[in-house]
Amino acid sequence: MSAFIEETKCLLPRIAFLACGCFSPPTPMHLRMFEIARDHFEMNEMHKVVGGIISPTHDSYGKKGLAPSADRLAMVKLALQSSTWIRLSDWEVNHPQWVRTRSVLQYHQNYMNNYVNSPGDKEQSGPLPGWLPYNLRERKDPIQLRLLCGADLLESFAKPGLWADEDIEDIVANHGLVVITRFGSNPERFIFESDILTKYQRNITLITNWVPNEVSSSLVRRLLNRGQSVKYLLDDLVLEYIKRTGLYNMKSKYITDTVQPNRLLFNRAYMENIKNATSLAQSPPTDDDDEGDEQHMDETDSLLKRQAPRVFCCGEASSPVQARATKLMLNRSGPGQAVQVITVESAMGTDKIESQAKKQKIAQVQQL
Ligand SMILES: Nc1ncnc2c1ncn2[C@@H]1O[C@H](COP(=O)(O)OP(=O)(O)OP(=O)(O)O)[C@@H](O)[C@H]1O
Ligand SMILES: NC(=O)c1ccc[n+]([C@@H]2O[C@H](COP(=O)(O)O)[C@@H](O)[C@H]2O)c1
Repeated sequence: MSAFIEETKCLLPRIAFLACGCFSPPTPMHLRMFEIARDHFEMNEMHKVVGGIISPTHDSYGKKGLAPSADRLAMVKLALQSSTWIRLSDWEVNHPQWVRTRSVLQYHQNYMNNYVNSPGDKEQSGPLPGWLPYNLRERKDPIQLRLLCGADLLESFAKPGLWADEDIEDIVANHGLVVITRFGSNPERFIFESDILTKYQRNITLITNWVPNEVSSSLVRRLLNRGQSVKYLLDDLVLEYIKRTGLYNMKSKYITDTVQPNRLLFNRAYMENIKNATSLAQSPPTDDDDEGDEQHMDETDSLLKRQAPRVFCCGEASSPVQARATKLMLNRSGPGQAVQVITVESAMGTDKIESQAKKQKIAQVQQL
């Protein structure tokens, strides 16, 4: 019986999903969309899902909050480390300019068609792209590439001047749409109100997300920018990447404007110094303090683990001017008696750090 089910599955038409978007940064919901869609098609035994592709948009799309594509690619790669079937395509970002979604779908569809129909590896020139799903050649039937999106993207079809009607028609007629519900959207009504979408309704699959999560990239950016925690809203690796690079103007109680995160060595001795400086300004601890400390420890601990040889070493000067301005301070802080280098800029900035810490403290208290 199970052999029969397996055989039937093998006969189901094959589909793959492509999600376009900014992914600035990628959130767990971007990846959940793929899982929800795959379950829908496979559990209803309608299709065999062969792969998922994430295609971040080009830098020149220019949307507010769009991090450089190199960072977005790196973050998506990190987020995808736990997935066995969703892959990243860098074709769109490496294009000379912004590409319309219709062309993105066409490119990936054509590539898969040619690949499946070519007789063997020798026909392929150069290495295969990383986004190409595995084992496509085990069958010869075509793969339908569908656009996977949240209901808000579907509703953006109505924004004047954003999508050309012929593009929308091409996408729904020749590829098909898989739409995941999202709070605040009414995709059924939206389809009803659009003649094109109603015409091709059979090519649109609406899937209710029964476990909605309204996390979005813009929300995450806002929290980061305010110095608030986004832990558990992002993959830990993605969060660590953002902390290291200082993307999205990330603020932290312990990382001030005078010392940019990407210039820091995450050195325990350094952190101790900053902590001492801020503790000068501290009033009796509040619950909020605990949260701040936890955040701080997350950051240093994980980085310290991964940068073990750097734990008890000196800080680095990022420019000759800074090098001249460095001041050595001996700081006994455990095994190896770390030598902490503090730039004059940051040493002189202690008052500033103190007053910033005070201001933050006041702001926190006012928020209570
Ligand atoms: N929470 C969510 N639920 C359902 N779909 C989502 C969710 N978050 C993002 N998506 C979908 O993921 C795709 C890529 O989204 P994109 O990165 O452009 O949007 P976003 O996370 O909503 O970002 P922003 O907040 O910057 O607009 C889109 O199809 C979007 O609808
Ligand atoms: N005409 C088009 O093909 C068109 C228009 C707007 C957005 N998009 C794409 O939709 C995705 C999501 O964009 P937003 O985050 O602006 O909703 C991006 O990948 C973008 O390139 C395509």
